[in-house]
Amino acid sequence: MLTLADAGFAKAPALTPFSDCLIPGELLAIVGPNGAGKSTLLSLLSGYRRPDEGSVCLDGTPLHRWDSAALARRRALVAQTLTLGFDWPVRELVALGSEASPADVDEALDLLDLQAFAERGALGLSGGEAQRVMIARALCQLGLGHSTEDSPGRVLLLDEPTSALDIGQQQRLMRLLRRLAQEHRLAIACVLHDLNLAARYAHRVWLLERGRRIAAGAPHEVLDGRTLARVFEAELVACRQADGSPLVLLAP
Ligand SMILES: Nc1ncnc2c1ncn2[C@@H]1O[C@H](COP(=O)(O)OP(=O)(O)OP(=O)(O)O)[C@@H](O)[C@H]1O
Repeated sequence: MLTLADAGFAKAPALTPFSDCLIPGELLAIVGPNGAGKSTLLSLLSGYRRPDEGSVCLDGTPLHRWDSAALARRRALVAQTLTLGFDWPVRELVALGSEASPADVDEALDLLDLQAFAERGALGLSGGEAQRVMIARALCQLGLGHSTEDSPGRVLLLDEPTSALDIGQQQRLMRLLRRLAQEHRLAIACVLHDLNLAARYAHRVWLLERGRRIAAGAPHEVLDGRTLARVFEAELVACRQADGSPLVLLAP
């Protein structure tokens, strides 16, 4: 379990300390306006930045005390900026830096609908294809193919993973993340700009504003039309879908 205890940053980019945890089996959406601190929060949750207040612990051990190879098997980050680097074949790029077998790579390629691109050079991919490659790589890093009921919980952090995806791919990815969370006891935290994706697929939502987490809870509790209109400085039409989940639309 990944736990924040009064964790935050006093120095820029600042994040007001708070306490909570990422729960195995849960898909958490992190939402908020541009500059609210969502990527900053992911840098805290991933251990790429060490909090200057409080602590962030995985199974009770602060992230900075973990051996980096051991930590890489337990948590993976898909960053907002795609770092494909050289023109690696997709298959090699997906396996890069992990102990994945060819079967593991095939499974990750299947999950992300990438088999047709397996032998292609990564630099020729479209934006959406490249985004899916980076997600497949993170799944290989976590070795999901080898997880058993006794495997320790793993953490997957994604920064705007749907930003380059068409709506069909968005739906497949969000359904996949929910399924992987439940089947592998994976704790997933996902920064999303699309509030309706958060409403539809997340178990829980954190709302950030100006470096502070201002709300946390189930989508119908957090994605309240009035709050969102104020925080995003947008005119919205907020309603409910048949299943009770919020639907947020822009006013004309
Ligand atoms: N190294 C830095 N020094 C000072 N301020 C920074 C630094 N890095 C980021 N910031 C600022 O901190 C704030 C939070 O940045 P962050 O990238 O976390 O926002 P975000 O919520 O992910 O935004 P977006 O939705 O635009 O991706 C922004 O105002 C950003 O300009």
